[in-house]
Amino acid sequence: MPDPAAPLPYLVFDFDSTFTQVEGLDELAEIALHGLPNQAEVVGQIRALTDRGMSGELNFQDSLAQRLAILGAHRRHLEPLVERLKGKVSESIRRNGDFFRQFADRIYVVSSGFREFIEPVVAEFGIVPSHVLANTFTFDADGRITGADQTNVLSRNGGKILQLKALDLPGPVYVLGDGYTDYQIREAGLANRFYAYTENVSRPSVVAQADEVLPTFDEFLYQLKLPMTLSYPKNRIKVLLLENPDARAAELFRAEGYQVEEVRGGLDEDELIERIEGVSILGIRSKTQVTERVLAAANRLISIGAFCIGTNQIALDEAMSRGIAVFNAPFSNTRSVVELTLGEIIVLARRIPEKNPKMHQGTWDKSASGAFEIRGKTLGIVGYGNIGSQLSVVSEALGLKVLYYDIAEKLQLGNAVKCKTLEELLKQSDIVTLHIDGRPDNKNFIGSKELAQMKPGALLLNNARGHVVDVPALAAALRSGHLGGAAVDVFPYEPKTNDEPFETELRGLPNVILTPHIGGSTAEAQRNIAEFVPERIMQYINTGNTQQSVNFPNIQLPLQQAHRLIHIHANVPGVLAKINNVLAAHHVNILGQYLKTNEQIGYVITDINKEYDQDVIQALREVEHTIKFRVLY
Ligand SMILES: NC(=O)c1ccc[n+]([C@@H]2O[C@H](COP(=O)([O-])OP(=O)(O)OC[C@H]3O[C@@H](n4cnc5c(N)ncnc54)[C@H](O)[C@@H]3O)[C@@H](O)[C@H]2O)c1
Ligand SMILES: O=C(O)[C@H](O)COP(=O)(O)O
Repeated sequence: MPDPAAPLPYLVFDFDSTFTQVEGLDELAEIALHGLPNQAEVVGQIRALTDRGMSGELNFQDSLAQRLAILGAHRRHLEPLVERLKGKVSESIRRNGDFFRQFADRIYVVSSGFREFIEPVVAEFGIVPSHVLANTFTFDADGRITGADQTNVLSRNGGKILQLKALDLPGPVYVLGDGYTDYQIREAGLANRFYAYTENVSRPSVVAQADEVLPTFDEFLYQLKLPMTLSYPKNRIKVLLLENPDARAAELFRAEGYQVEEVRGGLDEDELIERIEGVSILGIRSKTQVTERVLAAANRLISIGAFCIGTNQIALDEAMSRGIAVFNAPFSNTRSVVELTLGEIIVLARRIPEKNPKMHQGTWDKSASGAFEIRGKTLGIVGYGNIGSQLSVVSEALGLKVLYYDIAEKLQLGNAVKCKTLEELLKQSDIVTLHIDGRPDNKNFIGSKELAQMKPGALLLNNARGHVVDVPALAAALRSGHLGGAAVDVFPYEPKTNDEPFETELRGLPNVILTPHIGGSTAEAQRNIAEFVPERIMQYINTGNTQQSVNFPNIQLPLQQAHRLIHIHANVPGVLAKINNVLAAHHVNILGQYLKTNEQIGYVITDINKEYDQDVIQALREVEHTIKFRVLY
């Protein structure tokens, strides 16, 4: 990284809740009152007084005096306080410790907190005592803290203003802090800019006055093009989560420092086009259609997370050619679908869908007519992928004979018997269950011809995708009595939210189970998915790892002490050579490189030495056929 061309403005940092995540006096009270019955009460009072002082609600001098009066602390509590505060330096400040050490002569800590605990904490960041301007405690003869030295300007109202006047810095001054007193420095004309620092606390009255809001210190460095530890501030990454994935997903993205917006239901194409601008990560489930139009409007999209198995709702090729990596959760809800399917098979075999509502209406209809055991019956599984094959194993344990049909060659599990054609399977099975994927070719995969090939009285289950069954044809087969029953979880059109009514020709038919696409809707599955998908996406963003992406060449390169170039390009001959020519022309040393292509794109990860001329980055962006390029460190 080059040094900034112009000298850095003087940076005036607040300490409590800015440099550190916490307020020093709150922590001191916790330590001093440890084990005493009134600890929680007094700490609570101190916190409330701090907050009122910081937001400008109570004047500073009163807030400080009232806090010190109830503090009950002693000199011996200061050492453990310092140790505690060293562990609570704001994450992004700790991360950019090198910046502080490099520019320590331009940095001042001006705080209404106390020198006794500030000095040793900031010393680790190269900030010398003369650049720490803070209050000092007064003690009695036994070492008890009695108050603040009243001769120090910082103990008074407007203390920071007086202090800045006295400092009389010979150049532009930028103030970074979370409190109203920090803003007042700029209000008094003693600073050129005020940055509200919200990494630890965000006070609306302070944010409202700010020239800029800093969710992290990375953002400040990024805006000023200063050397930073991360290649891009994480707070700039916007996540849009639709269709209510488990709360853990938002929690993980927020913990990473991303901005997360959530919409409970799905959005239609036009609504999504309106919301997608500026979004870096889009999270959806099975309903949201991510079409070519949506992708064309997605100006910052890096990755899409399907918080489910199916990805047929996403224009995968278009996403790929725009350099957008798609991830899903290929087996997080597999078991849930298997369990639902098994339950439905037994329930249909006993004609429970007819008997249950009758009982609720007060009708006792005890009969064995049309009810059968599933033991010894033949189950035909169509689609022997993750769900189909797991269902095969569990079904055999219940005594079912299993046939399966798949267009791909699949490992035959247990005693399952492979059918060469769908017709072969349909003709022999007492129960047919569909577990094929939702590719467009599978539209109306089961229509009147296939239904007619099924045994009279057989059962059909569709827990795969709505469009794979011709629903009017299924309704006709049930009405005519040719089929003995059906269970359907997925529909060609599904309501966008729980408030929208649901329509299907299957409503009201005998021995039919209708469920609102809940095959994967279990607590376990949703939690698994909400951990799996964010993990994949964050790995991709942080390291370029595309393992398990459904539309990108899969690459994983071990991390090393290097800067990492991530280059996505159209798969035409010669792009790798051009990239390497640029690197050679700029004398950049390559530490590792891996390229993988598919029919449309090439994905190359190159690790290079950390020292290089910035022009090389622009030159790489300009390599012909580049789709997306980013640098990671
Ligand atoms: N109801 C739900 O809530 C729910 C939950 C999870 C998954 N699903 C759906 O279940 C289906 C299966 O999921 P999976 O994880 O087992 O997928 P998978 O990709 O592991 O398996 C699908 C299998 O179907 C086969 N296949 C595709 N088209 C075929 C065809 N025309 N004829 C024969 N075989 C064909 C594939 O070769 C593959 O082996 C998917 O459609 C998925 O979207 C639904
Ligand atoms: O593809 C899937 O995993 C299922 O269809 C479940 O989808 P959902 O998350 O929208 O319920």
